[in-house]
Amino acid sequence: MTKVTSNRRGVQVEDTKICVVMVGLPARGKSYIAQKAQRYLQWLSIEARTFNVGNYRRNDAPQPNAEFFAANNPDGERMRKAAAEAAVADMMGWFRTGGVIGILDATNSTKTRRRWVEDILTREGIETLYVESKCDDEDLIMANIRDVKTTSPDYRGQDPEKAAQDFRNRIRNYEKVYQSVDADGDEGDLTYLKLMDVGKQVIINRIKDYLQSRVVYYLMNLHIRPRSVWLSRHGESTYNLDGRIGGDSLLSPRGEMYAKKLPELVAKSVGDGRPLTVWTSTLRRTIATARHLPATYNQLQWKALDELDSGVCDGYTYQGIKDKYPEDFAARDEDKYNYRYRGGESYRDVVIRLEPIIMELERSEDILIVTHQAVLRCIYAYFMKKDQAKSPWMNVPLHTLIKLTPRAYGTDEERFEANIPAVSTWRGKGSTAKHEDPIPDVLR
Ligand SMILES: Nc1ncnc2c1ncn2[C@@H]1O[C@H](COP(=O)(O)OP(=O)(O)OP(=O)(O)O)[C@@H](O)[C@H]1O
Repeated sequence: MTKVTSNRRGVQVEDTKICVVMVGLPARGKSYIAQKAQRYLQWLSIEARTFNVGNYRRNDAPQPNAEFFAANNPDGERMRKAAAEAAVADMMGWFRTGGVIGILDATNSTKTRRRWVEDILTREGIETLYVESKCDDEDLIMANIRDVKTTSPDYRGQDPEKAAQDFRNRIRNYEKVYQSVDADGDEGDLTYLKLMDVGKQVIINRIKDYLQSRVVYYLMNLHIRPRSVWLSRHGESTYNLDGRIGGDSLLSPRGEMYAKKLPELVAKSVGDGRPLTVWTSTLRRTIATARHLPATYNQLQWKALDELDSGVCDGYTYQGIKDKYPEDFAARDEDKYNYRYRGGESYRDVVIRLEPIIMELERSEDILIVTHQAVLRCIYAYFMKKDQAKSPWMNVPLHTLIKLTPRAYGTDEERFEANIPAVSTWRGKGSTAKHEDPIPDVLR
């Protein structure tokens, strides 16, 4: 049974520790899945870390050719086993220091290897969740190889076509010994998720608890079709002009100009005229900002996209908050991510309520989100891997469209400025300025 305890921030956490053991032939997206899961969990403040056996193997064999991976190559076999042992030893050490979800990123392609890992984990009371990625689409595999493998450190400085061919041969060597998780045979007792053809078909077996089911649900929603996510704050509002936070104000005249210009800015950024789905919050300033977008764009309002609730401080300026609630003002500057406004929310709270938004974003294709400063910071932090100490201080200028394009191991960013002046709503630590400027270069 899972025990529920409180961590040092008073947040209720399960006492469960899980090792996600990746399974699959090379170029099946294991590292992609591992780094997505790690980011998602870290964003939710769950201690998660990936241990990539290939990185350990590179210490002894930095640029091996396909022969190194042949089953009948004893030197290769010995070095690969040593790399797996070193990765597992480091992971166990990390679990002992408070790690919650460790991800073992390796092929783990035989039953013997999986039982070896399982025995070590079971001895230390750590649950095992196998995640197998199966895919026989030769075109997709070759695309994956060209996308990420030819630029891997294994092939640094080598001809990309030769590298691709060698990697294909490496896969052939693994294919000779590869055993898929044996659902109907002697692996039927394992806890696993099998993702077939990038989630077209999914098999789930013996999921035990809430944390496992969250990881499984997240992984089931991933896809790799090309797409982008556009983020924009609402146009400048009358509250922005006054330097007041919260509220449900309408747009200033310059905010209205931004709303009118947004369709052109979006069209320029999207390029090929494909339709987007637009998500706004339920507050008037985001709905007004999105109202001139083409009628062919589906629009949806999400309560979860409403601005961080500033509780008793709603409608105040920063100077007003400092005058009335000086201790709160100082406490927020001290730890902006965790500080919760009296009767309101913290950034941490906002992240929790944004989880369904992230889940839906992962399932979706092209989406434009028109939302608020704090909410945008949280969504941006998820895609761009920004840490919690920094993301609440990030500068997100008004009247700017941000385009994020997820790639295999990261996210590309482009910014499109409307060139319509607006006040700055960015505030530095300790400041009560109504409109602070200049903003430090690092935040621009
Ligand atoms: N479920 C999936 N099935 C097939 N390909 C996927 C899947 N998920 C992601 N990909 C694609 O896989 C590529 C990344 O491959 P990745 O490096 O993750 O493979 P790997 O299985 O970790 O290989 P290796 O065993 O060599 O480390 C990306 O191009 C990504 O789009």
